[in-house]
Amino acid sequence: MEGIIFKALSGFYYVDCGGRTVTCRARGKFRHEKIKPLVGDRVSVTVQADGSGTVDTVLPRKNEFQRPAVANIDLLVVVASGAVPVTDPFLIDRVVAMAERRGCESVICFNKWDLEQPQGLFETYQKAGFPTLRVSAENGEGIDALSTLIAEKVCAFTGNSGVGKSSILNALEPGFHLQVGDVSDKLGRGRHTTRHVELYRLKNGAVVADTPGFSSFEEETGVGCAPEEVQYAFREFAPYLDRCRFVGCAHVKEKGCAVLEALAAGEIAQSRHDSYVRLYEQAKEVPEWERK
Ligand SMILES: Nc1nc2c(ncn2[C@@H]2O[C@H](COP(=O)(O)OP(=O)(O)OP(=O)(O)O)[C@@H](O)[C@H]2O)c(=O)[nH]1
Ligand SMILES: [Zn+2]
Repeated sequence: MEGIIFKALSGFYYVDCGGRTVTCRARGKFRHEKIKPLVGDRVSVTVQADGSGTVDTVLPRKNEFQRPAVANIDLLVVVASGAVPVTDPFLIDRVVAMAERRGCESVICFNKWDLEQPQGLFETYQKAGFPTLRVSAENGEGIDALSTLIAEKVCAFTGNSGVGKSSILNALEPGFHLQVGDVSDKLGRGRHTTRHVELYRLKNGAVVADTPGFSSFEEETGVGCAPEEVQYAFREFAPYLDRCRFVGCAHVKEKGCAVLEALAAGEIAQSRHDSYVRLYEQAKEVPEWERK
């Protein structure tokens, strides 16, 4: 049977096989081969007569995140807000860059649209080529559109604390937060103090990760790649990258740089380029052996 690991706890893997949960141990060979099955992994399992199972193989991963440890995310739902707590665009750009490097699509949701309308930033992400939504968990604006975007996908929600992630999940599926709260209470730990990740299936077929690590993404630094790779994490730079005068152009202050020309022409947003420069400088500080 094939399924997805929804939860991993104390050596047990809870595998969702089309709606039925099988509690599994992993085969010893994983330890020998230094493979650690992750939440989100697609696996094949054997079910014994007593209903317990073993994870036999981990199918190839589409992508993999470290903090939190989760695999095969189809869509990163980046929640931002123009109202308190106002989201720093750099945080959006950093987490989106991490997703881009891993082949994971991002959708940007400007929540609390009922309170503040950061129209300029909205247009920045729309123009850069991301699905971008105006959302209010309060009055329901954009919730149906988000529901359609995430249906049948494995999604992770991220955004600074208080931006409204739980509220949006609740608006998507009333009762969701209660469910999450229950689980954390059983563990005796606060929802955001634990590193454990769990997947939940919503009624529209979306599978969402309640990801404490992503919600505190301000702790992280850089995107974990070589400086010259950061440019590829900014999708709207792509048309200009081979038009710079010099090979190996850093697009920071070089003469004849096509990216800087696009910036001056308003084709690339200032805040996006600022984030690029900051991530590029950060990447230079990371020693090669620490890159992922
Ligand atoms: N007016 C308004 N308030 C909102 C909206 N979304 C969330 N809020 C309020 O913002 C506060 C924080 O919302 P949460 O859903 O707890 O935010 P969160 O991102 O899950 O926060 P953490 O759990 O700390 O990561 C709550 O008081 C919500 O009622 C919205 O669209 N409009
Ligand atoms: Zn350049």
